[in-house]
Amino acid sequence: MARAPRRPPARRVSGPAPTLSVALARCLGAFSLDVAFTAGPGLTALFGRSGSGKTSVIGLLAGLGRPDRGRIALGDEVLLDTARGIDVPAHRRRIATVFQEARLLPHLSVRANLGYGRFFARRHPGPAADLAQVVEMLGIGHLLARRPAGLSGGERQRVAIGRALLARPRLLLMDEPLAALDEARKAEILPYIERLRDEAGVPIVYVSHAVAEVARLAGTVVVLEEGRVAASGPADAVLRRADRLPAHAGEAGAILDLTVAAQDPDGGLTRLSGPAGTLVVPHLARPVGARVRVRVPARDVLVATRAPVGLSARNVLPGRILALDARGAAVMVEIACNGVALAAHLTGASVRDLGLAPGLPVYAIIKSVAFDPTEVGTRAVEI
Ligand SMILES: Nc1ncnc2c1ncn2[C@@H]1O[C@H](COP(=O)(O)OP(=O)(O)OP(=O)(O)O)[C@@H](O)[C@H]1O
Repeated sequence: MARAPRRPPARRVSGPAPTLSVALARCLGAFSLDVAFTAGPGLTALFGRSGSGKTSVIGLLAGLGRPDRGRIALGDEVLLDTARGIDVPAHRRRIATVFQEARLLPHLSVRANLGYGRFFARRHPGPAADLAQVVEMLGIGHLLARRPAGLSGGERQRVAIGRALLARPRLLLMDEPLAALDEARKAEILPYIERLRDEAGVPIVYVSHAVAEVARLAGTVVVLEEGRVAASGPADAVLRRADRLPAHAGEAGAILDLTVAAQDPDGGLTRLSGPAGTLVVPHLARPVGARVRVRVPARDVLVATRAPVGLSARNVLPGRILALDARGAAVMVEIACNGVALAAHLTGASVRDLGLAPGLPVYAIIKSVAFDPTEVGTRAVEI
């Protein structure tokens, strides 16, 4: 299993990040794209099925194509406004993109590839990006003399991210940066993307069609469906609601921000605590006090109207029904557990038998198998 990068207290490479506001419309043959969203600091996921328009949005943000109508602003600076005839060319937008494949220059060393990023930064006013800081953040110091062919896929992507950051972008676009990697390489690189999100001070728009990846990384989620925004907002609110994830409804679930409270002396279990209560999960290799983010899929939550006894599941959280959303034979039940919302996926028959209704006190029972250690992320720093 990959070692997580050492995490000193989060510190910013640059100042506060500007808000990105986007409205774009474009006809691409039979496909029509018409989207509007805003992305604040941190990582915003563009999430949706294949063909929903994610890469088209990334291309238009980068300035690699022109929409029929649209406006893109980063803070106060307007990069595109078709109504006013503004279209800042791609090379002046200071937007860097990391693609599925790292696209490094094969004949150059890692150091020279990084230097290539710095070369692009020279035309922008302000201090140069700190090479040592970027290299340390991405854990690529030991790779500097190597050529791309001698690196693993995950290492190549870390170098590509470093090169992008050294160009001092105001916005970083990442188009499915993990899609070409196997599970082990994904697990290796995710902690570095979390550090990037928390420390680089550059807003990130991150394309993915994987719920687990989005739940782990994103502060804001924009769901695309057939070229339209089906939902957008804070990740926890969007991902736990099946009605906001039409194409991924079966994968809806809550995101909980928790702290490692204790490690079982036998090494088998880890105790996590948060406002909703305490959860016991299979061992997580994180120190006591570490802040973690876990996804609790709605299909892994049961509901009881009385405190369960003689049950093998360890994780029972008291709460109150917040809302019921019937979807065919299934009902998505939202439960407020001391201010934290959980979602449970029940059958209509169970809801009727239990007499569930908004306001009713209940117990949410979370099967401990719901916690997959590879899905556990670090919590984003509050911005
Ligand atoms: N230049 C083009 N001409 C015609 N159709 C296009 C063009 N570019 C993209 N499309 C169509 O637009 C739709 C959205 O494509 P896009 O690549 O943006 O989706 P996506 O969500 O990124 O998909 P994936 O996850 O597979 O990369 C697709 O149906 C695609 O075939």
